[in-house]
Amino acid sequence: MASLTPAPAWIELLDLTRLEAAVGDEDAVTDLCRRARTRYGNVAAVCVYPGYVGLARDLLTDSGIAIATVANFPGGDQRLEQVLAEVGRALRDGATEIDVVVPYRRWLQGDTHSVPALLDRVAEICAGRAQIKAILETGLIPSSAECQALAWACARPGVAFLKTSTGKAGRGATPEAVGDLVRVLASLRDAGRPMGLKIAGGVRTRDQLQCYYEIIVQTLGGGFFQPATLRIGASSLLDELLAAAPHG
Ligand SMILES: O=C[C@H](O)COP(=O)(O)O
Repeated sequence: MASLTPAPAWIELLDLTRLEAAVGDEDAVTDLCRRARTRYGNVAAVCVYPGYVGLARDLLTDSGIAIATVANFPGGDQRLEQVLAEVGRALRDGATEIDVVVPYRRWLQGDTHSVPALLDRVAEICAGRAQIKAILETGLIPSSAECQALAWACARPGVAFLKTSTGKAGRGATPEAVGDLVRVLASLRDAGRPMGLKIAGGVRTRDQLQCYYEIIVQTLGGGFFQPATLRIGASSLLDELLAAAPHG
């Protein structure tokens, strides 16, 4: 069995997340940004609601920590123009990563056009400015076949990561969903179209990380464990990682 990479190695893959209140949460976001710089190095990104992007940008200037925000969140059913306006504002405020929920409900109803249409328009305005993570909300996708088909639909030019979940749907990331996305990512890599993976939603323990580690390393190899290709989105994992890290 492959062994878990040390806790500090996970910290650099972490999208440290605070998605509780869309307004009035400045103190908590300030605290999040403080915690983003740890004694073992910085997390990969903080992930906050659009209204806090400017605050996070100011607090993390020159840190190398990416500023991620969410769009079409969490339901994935906003009008396209509304999503584009929201993304445009976030970019102007300093977002460097956009986690956008794809219209998975419409897709499940047979509308295969909306997912690529949204991602292509978001990619247009993010080009050269921000990375895109496409959120599939895998916990609400009924079958493995549909999960993989949706992942293929999300594999658009300009989309850097497939992301499992919003963390708001009751069911977040699962080993089954991660396995589905990893299979698609392996096929994409073999076709010369490499993309990254973000596992998010309910990731709270090192046991979960161990499980995901084994799924990923078998298919995508150890080289996948770097912030350019793998992120863990979590609001309640950093303390466990810090507690498990060697002191000194
Ligand atoms: O994007 C990340 C998720 O919203 C985090 O979910 P969580 O609060 O269950 O860790």
